[in-house]
Amino acid sequence: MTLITDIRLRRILDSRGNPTVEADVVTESGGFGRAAAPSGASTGEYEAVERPPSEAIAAAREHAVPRLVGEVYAGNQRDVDAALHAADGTDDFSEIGANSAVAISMAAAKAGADVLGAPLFQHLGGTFRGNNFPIPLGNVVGGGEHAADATDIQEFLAAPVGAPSVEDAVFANAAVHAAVSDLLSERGVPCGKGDEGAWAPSIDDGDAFEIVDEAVSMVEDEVGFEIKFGLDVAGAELYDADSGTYEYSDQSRDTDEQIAYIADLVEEYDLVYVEDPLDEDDYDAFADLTDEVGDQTLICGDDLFVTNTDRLVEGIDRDAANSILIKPNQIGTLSDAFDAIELATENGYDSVVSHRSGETEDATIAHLAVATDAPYIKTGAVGGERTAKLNELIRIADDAT
Ligand SMILES: C=C(OP(=O)(O)O)C(=O)O
Ligand SMILES: [Mg+2]
Repeated sequence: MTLITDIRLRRILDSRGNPTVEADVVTESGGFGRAAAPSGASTGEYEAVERPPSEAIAAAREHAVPRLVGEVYAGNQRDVDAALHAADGTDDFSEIGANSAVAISMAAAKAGADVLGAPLFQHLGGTFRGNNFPIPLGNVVGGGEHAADATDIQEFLAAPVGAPSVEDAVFANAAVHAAVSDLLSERGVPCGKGDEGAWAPSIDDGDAFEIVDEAVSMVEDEVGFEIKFGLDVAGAELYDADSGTYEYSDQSRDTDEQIAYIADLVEEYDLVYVEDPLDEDDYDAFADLTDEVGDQTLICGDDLFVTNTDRLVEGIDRDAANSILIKPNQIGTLSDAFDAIELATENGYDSVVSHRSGETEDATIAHLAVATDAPYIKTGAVGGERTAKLNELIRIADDAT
């Protein structure tokens, strides 16, 4: 019944106005799934390869579609994803493109769920998944590769850790985003938004810490539950391999200074989450920082792990972190993303399911986070391509998908 009978691929727009790949998967009994690939700007060096969409589509039509249509059942996600790997034939999806692969993988999952008449999270997670919902990490101030002339640290993320429900958490993050805007206006700082909808003011990181800290406290008082905040430092983007230093607008820090700086920030602002505080090749420095503050906060590997189990195994062996960012397009299929989450969970690592800076209305990651009982999801605070996921989380919690 879930035999795949048709796959259509097309170029659509992403949130940056760039083309990306959308896939439709149709099954024998009329099941239908549609999904689109997101796209990063501060991409990790070891991510699966995103090809220009026209090339990725042509290659997938030639190599992947014939191996799937009439051959594979959409309900058998492992078979779908194995066929994508076989069609590609490389280690990094450089033949059909991770963008084609992930769009087809996610669309097939949706078609499989459609045939069953089940919501996607239930198809992926099964009926015996836990009852938890992920806490959304909401990007409220940002810079780095996501906005010109803004903060050095890429993302300041509100974390409503005490929210009694997904809905309360989502609205709290939007309220922090609004409070940041008020505080910036009070200071006479004009500003637009970065790629993920976070405010992108031309202020230094010290001012951003003050403003986010105050905004979080204001909203905490209003809503009556605990809200903390965290960071995506995107350390690899700051790191200069030639000099071995992290280059901030106002100063350079060597690796030991960077570790001390981040550890101080964790203390001073009681940060609950720190993503990519160090360069993507520096497992040792990650391990030193995790040793220092890993009992107080999540040290999360994004560019470090790129959702790749080989890199995660190395991180686990070296105690490099205590959590992993999960971006399905970094690795190319849902099965690979599931493997990374499973390995993380087995080893006491938390998984944080994440959007990309270039996004579409696709809400698959909301279902993935719920299906796998991920404790956190990072998917922005405002903006249509971000609220697509946040609102889907609210619907999932309301049993309305
Ligand atoms: C979401 C992120 O940005 P991008 O998609 O640009 O890698 C990130 O670095 O976590
Ligand atoms: Mg990141």
